[in-house]
Amino acid sequence: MLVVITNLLNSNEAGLLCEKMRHAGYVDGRVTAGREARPVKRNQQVARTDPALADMQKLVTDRLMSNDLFRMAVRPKIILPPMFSRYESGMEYGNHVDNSIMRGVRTDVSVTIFLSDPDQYEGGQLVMDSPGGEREVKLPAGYAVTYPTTSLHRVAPVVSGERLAAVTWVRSFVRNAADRETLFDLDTARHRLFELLGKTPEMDLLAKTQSNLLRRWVED
Ligand SMILES: O=C(O)CCC(=O)C(=O)O
Ligand SMILES: [Fe+2]
Repeated sequence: MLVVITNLLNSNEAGLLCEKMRHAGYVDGRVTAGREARPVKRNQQVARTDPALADMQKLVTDRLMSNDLFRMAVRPKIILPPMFSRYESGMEYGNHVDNSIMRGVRTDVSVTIFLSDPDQYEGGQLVMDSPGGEREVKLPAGYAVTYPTTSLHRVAPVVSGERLAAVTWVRSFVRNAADRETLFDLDTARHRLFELLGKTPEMDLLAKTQSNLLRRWVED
């Protein structure tokens, strides 16, 4: 399941992060890539030593943690410190899977937060591999997309302009993507039904079922 979160950051916040990235120091993205991803990774990342990095990471993590849709879709237990990446013209990140363990944390869900406006660059789509074919994602500044870390994906070459994005990984309370999707669907249906019907005995049964499924699948 791929979930788009509209306006995770407002335009001021996305603009502020872009501004900070314009003045940041960078390292070659290959330093954080796994062995097989390294040869296909051609981007740059804000250096860990950059004095602005901690505040940038905090803003993104705070907005994720307080976003209801993100919490419902991802069930986050740990959000890893976001990385801020820059793709200039000609840069790309070929097909890869993200590392399954990062900093000792199992990664269940990957997140891209788009920081540049789409009209600032050509190309640079996030392309997800799926049995039904490829799916391209390119979103307005401040929007995010979440997808299972189990999937193959790539960033298409940037043809012109500059693509700025934040990326991070999440350890979820629910390891299995299909189980997360079931809980998300139930949650969504319950919220809509509650608006229509209010609290009824049937709604109570649905709430009980959801809560017990979560208890069955959760890893705390
Ligand atoms: O920038 C993106 O949209 C995703 C980048 C990516 O796949 C990664 O950093 O592992
Ligand atoms: Fe990736």
